[in-house]
Amino acid sequence: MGNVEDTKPMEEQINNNKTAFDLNDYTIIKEGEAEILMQTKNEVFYNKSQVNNRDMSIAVLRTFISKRKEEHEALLSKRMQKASKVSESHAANGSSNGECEPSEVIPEGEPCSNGDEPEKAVEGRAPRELKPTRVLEALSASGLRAIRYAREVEEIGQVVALDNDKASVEACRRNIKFNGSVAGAKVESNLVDARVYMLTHPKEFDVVDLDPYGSPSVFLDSAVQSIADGGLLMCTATDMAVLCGSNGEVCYSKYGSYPLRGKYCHEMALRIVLACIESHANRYKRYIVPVLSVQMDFYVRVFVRVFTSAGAMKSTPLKLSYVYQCVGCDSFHLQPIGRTVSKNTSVRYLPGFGPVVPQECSDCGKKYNMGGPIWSAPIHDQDWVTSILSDVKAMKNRYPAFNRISAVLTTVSEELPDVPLFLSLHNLCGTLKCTSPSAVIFRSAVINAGYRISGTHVNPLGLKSDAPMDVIWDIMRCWVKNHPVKEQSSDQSGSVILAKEPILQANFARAVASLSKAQAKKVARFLPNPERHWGPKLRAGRTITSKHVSLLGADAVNNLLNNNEEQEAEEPQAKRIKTEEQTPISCEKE
Ligand SMILES: C[S@@+](CC[C@H](N)C(=O)[O-])C[C@H]1O[C@@H](n2cnc3c(N)ncnc32)[C@H](O)[C@@H]1O
Ligand SMILES: [Zn+2]
Repeated sequence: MGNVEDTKPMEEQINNNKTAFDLNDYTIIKEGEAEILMQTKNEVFYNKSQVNNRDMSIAVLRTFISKRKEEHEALLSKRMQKASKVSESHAANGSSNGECEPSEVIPEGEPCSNGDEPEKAVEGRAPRELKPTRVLEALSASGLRAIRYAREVEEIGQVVALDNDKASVEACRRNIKFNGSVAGAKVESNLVDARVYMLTHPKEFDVVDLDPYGSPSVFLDSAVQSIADGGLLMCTATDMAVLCGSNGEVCYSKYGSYPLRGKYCHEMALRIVLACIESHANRYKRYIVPVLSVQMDFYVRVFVRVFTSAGAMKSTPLKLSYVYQCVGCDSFHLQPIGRTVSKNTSVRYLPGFGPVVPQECSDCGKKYNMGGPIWSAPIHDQDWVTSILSDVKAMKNRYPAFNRISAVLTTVSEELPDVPLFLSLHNLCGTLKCTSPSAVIFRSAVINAGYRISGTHVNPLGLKSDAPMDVIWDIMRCWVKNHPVKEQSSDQSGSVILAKEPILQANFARAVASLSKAQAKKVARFLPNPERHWGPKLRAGRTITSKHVSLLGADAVNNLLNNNEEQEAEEPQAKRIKTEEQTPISCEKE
């Protein structure tokens, strides 16, 4: 934290700007290149631990800007080539059929922007210059994030910061002035309901950032309409207890999906948010392409591009699935919502075949819970992840949270892209009541059986694999043969599983690929929290009551209530919540 004494030039600047406020009433908080004034009364929301979120967003923004440029150049050169071919063949009337490639970014006003009735492209039309990126920070509070974007991401044109809270907008305007000429020229702050603003500014922003208290659900419908074609939606959800199944029905009412309380619940949370954004986008003939989806600290943050195409939208049911999870052994199976049948050049879109599971679990005989629908297509674009990670490494000093975000990106870069959710070795062993093989031994057995396996950024103990559940249980049966367990009652899921003979004979010999590249090179993949009370905060000015359980989760609230006195002594207005590393909300089975 800065202090008033060492900011003389800034003080002068404020005086020059004739801004009437007394610096003694404020603490100066520095993050990245932004400095914000926090009133000692702390009426405006600020959470230090969201530095990871802001750093990650800056990294993605930088990559978005460079990819947007590349795509625009590629589009121009494609058009030039087409135009020169046309002139070469003297085919003056050989105009384009106006079809858009799904991955093409169509600059504002270009053909196909509505995706419904592609306009005819006009050959030889002067290419439009790519306008500087415009960002909407829809829920800006102090303006810290908006100011960081403007000051740190060189090629940003404008950042519009919104808030419906007067004190926040006043703070934001004060902070814009306090941050000098670049912030002053680029950041604009408005007192408005973000939903109204986004609805009245359709397809105007290249980037829309949603960073709400708790759930983003009420902002999604307007946000997907405010994004330009090919633009980026960056969206946080901190209501992890809801998304992870503490109140499944609340999750359903907010997001339209049922969560399951498995070890993979944090990844499921990401996939529920993605499915929800896709559903809002579809209402406007739009669809999403996720570029990065992370669960960090106490929230999820997704980065998705939004495109318009009525045709591409037909594929949405192929990207969504229900999840069946056994109540006894935690085996899980995905039920895709849709499928396609191709005949010659035509493709038919049909409902998925189901059910993919019998009434009783084929491993242990218990019933299934059904959750979802979730986004079951890839949640990251690995090409983007590689670019983001290498940009971050190249600008290490410009990211206060470098260690954390590079660790997360490294782990993300090694995830199997096409395997939704993950297994927990601890859970498997818990079901069988056996000792656990090391992750290397287990991974080796899966690889030796001919399947792929990787870690997940969501949980240091999680394992993603394309091996079917019966193969996984066969591997565990073979393990138990060499590491016997005590006899258990015959109706236990573990006993039922172990009563069957394995079909596959597992080979536990160490496989070369049993360690990921980062593991082999001892590159950090998971880091502990940097300090105590690294967690979510409530709405500015609120005190904590048991009503917040649904927002923060029972554990987090209990922790907070237990630590309240101690915290009050340390920081009178700070309402931070202690969380466990990587597993802030308990997602144990009922
Ligand atoms: C979690 S804070 C944002 C934090 C900020 N993005 C940051 O990085 O520090 C959420 C903000 O959204 C504002 N807000 C809530 N509902 C809103 C609405 N409908 N329109 C505009 N702002 C809203 C709140 O006043 C609050 O300042
Ligand atoms: Zn089962």
